[in-house]
Amino acid sequence: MEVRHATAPDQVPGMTTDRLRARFLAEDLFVPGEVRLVYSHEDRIVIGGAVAGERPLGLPCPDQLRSGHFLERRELGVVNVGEGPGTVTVDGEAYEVGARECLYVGRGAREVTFAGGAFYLVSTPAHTEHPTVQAGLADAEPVRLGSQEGSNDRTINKYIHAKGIQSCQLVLGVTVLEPGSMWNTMPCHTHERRTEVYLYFGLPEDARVIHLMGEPTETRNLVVADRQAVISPPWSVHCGFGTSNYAFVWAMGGENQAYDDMEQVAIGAMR
Ligand SMILES: O=C[C@H](O)[C@@H](O)CC(=O)C(=O)O
Ligand SMILES: [Zn+2]
Repeated sequence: MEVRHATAPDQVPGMTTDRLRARFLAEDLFVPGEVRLVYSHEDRIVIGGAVAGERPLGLPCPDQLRSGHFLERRELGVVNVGEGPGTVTVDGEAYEVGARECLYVGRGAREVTFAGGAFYLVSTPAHTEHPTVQAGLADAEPVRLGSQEGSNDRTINKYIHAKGIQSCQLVLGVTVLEPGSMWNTMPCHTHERRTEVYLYFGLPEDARVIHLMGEPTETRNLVVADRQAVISPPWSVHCGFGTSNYAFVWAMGGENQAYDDMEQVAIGAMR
């Protein structure tokens, strides 16, 4: 498991593109036959990818966690970012998870395995157990936002949140942009209380998302390909525009689960 330290905003000016990418972008989470994990000290979020080959893959317990099994003190959100269904087995119980669908795995589960699909993983520390719950797009209270004229006609599907699947701190959903819509999260925002990670998927191979990050008056961009993730510390904006439409998994961990308490940033206030 790769470990990344937290970043203070005053470190960003002066960073080269390579350093920015090494800190904030996870480029290679999805490698067939492997479970890849990145541990971020930003709210101790672990992100990962699991793409099984012929044989199922087990969720490992990396040494850095110093625990008996991965979910001993953690909870886990799983989203299938592949095109076909896959199976997640939790302590012997098999869940068939379709494309863009979600599985929440509560603290305490001992054995988690992945077969088929392309599973994106997000885990946060957890103080208690919540039941393992599966959800499809129909369960996700879709919120349609934006407009075609604004090139940001999109649907926000909330899976794990205060009024949805219960968790200790994890909040997670999938936003899907309509064809011809390229902008996510505009106007953008920060939320000082939570770290957020975006995993872009469903982007054609020759397309990219130009992701904006940084303090609102000191923005930088990352050029992001399909199935790459961007870690946004609490002080950073997180928004982007694609050269094609796409979908993304957004996931947060931190102080609270109040989805709507973000600080909106007007575009005129950004630099
Ligand atoms: O804090 C909330 C997150 O940034 C996302 O839910 C925003 C998003 O999906 C969008 O506007 O397209
Ligand atoms: Zn956000």
